[in-house]
Amino acid sequence: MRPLPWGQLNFLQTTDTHGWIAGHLQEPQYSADWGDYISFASRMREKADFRGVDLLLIDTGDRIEGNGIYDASTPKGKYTYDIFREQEIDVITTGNHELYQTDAADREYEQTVPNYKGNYLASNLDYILPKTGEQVPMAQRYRIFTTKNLGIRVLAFGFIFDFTGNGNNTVVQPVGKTIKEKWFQEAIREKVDLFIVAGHVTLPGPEYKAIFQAIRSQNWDTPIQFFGGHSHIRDYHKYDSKSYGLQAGRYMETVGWMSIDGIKGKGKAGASDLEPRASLSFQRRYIDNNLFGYHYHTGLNESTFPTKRGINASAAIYKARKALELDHNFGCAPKDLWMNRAPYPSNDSLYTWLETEVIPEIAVIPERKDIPTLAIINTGTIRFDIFKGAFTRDTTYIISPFISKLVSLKDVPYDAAKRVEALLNSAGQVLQASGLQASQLAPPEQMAVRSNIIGPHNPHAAGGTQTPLILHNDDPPLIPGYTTKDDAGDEGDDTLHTPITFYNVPNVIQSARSFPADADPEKVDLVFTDFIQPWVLSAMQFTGQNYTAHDIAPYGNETLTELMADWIKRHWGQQC
Ligand SMILES: Nc1ccn([C@@H]2O[C@H](COP(=O)(O)O)[C@@H](O)[C@H]2O)c(=O)n1
Repeated sequence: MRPLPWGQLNFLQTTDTHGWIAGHLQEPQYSADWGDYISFASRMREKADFRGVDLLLIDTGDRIEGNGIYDASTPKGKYTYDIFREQEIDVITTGNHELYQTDAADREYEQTVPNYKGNYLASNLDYILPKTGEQVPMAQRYRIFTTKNLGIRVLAFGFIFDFTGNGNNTVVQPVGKTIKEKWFQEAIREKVDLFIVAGHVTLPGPEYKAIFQAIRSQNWDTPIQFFGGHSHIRDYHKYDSKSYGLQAGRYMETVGWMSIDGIKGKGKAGASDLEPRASLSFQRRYIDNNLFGYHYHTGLNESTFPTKRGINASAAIYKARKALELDHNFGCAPKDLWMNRAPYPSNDSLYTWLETEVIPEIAVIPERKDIPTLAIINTGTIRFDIFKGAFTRDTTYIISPFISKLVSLKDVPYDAAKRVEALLNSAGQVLQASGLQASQLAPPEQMAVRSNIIGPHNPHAAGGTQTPLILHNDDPPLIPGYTTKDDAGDEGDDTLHTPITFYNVPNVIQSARSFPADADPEKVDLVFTDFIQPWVLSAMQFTGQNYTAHDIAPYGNETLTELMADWIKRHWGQQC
């Protein structure tokens, strides 16, 4: 373990938690739950007070979709909003997942925004009031506040990236337009000690570059602390010597830690001015979300660590999981199936399993069962690995929380249909001409990781015999986990791990079914998930086939997630 470096102003960040408030039940290294995180934050606040420094909490969105405790209830999130709000968060923003479905955006506006009144920021996001149709800010555009112990004057913004897939009750204004608005131009002229830009935005992306330049154009040396999200990775980015960004991974695996020293604050009310330190310095850590680490970082133990509020939240999580029967076993996975830890195609690839075993059986409707069919799904529709053992109700939402259904273009020329998979996988520029990013079809982790990373102990790696990072012979062996390299080097993880292999996967995979044995068919049904409809139409157009949304017909009534769960019930026994 590596200790956390403290500064004058310190932060804990969560992002892309996607409903994993119960922690990871199958992975001990990420097994702390939201209640434990509440206790951790509270104990760290006590430590900050004792040291006379400040601690702020940040969350940058995508709190929902991706775990049974949110997705399995009706309405979705029946239990999660009340549990989540038990954590005090100083700056909180919206992710794209809060906006895909209109009911989720309604709940965000009606529950999360008031739960975090004053702290919920929406610099470039509006909501359409359902009764009047009036377009109003989702929450306040920014906030100015002074920190409790050192009196540091902070101005915080809350952004979302230039997202276009939102439902029709929200409006995401492009960042480039927002930063020209009067209120933003006035805000960046405020005299503050620090700007915080929190958002569901990747750190090196064009949105944060534009915001950085806008703030710098008015404040040549005020420190700026960015907090990012969306790409599901641990990341730290340098904008200039006084501006850095932190991103705390995904799925409650990581809690981000940031500390800044050398800020020219005013000091506590009544106290003399804060002595500016010699120079400004920024430090970051990525905390593995488990109790062992929480005890280590707080210097407490099993009996002294938990707070009443944390214990109550953990109890509420347990009760909600019971009420939703999330441990109900649908079948036993015979082995681990990996999204990115095994190459595609291979026997251990989750995508190979889907392509060869599952999709040919589930992408069928009785009235078209004998028609030659090409079925395409995007790899991003799968969100997590499947571990050997019980595949529960919870797991169904963990691997794919979306409510996407299958749709089809019927009787399309095979010569055109057979080109779609390759176009979606490799013709990014062709699709970009229609304003579509092919990379959005793949898992978000792949946004940042552009080539395979081969770790040690990997049966698929050439040689497969690299030595793990053992420091001394008598040290316990390290376990596989994050080995982050970022703009500050490779010292960021609070826990040392051996690296995990990451293989890139294609944007889409395809299964063929009911093809004649002797010759190519003349026509086929092209079946795909409704989410990828714009990409498929655009690829078809490129082949010279001008289909439109009117030509698309539903292909069955169940969601892809339900179809996969049915397959598992039929094929995997109950003997784990
Ligand atoms: N109905 C949907 C919605 C999204 N996806 C995939 O998820 C990606 C976005 O994930 P984040 O957690 O980073 O927001 C998106 O790019 C798609 O790949 C999907 O498959 N179906």
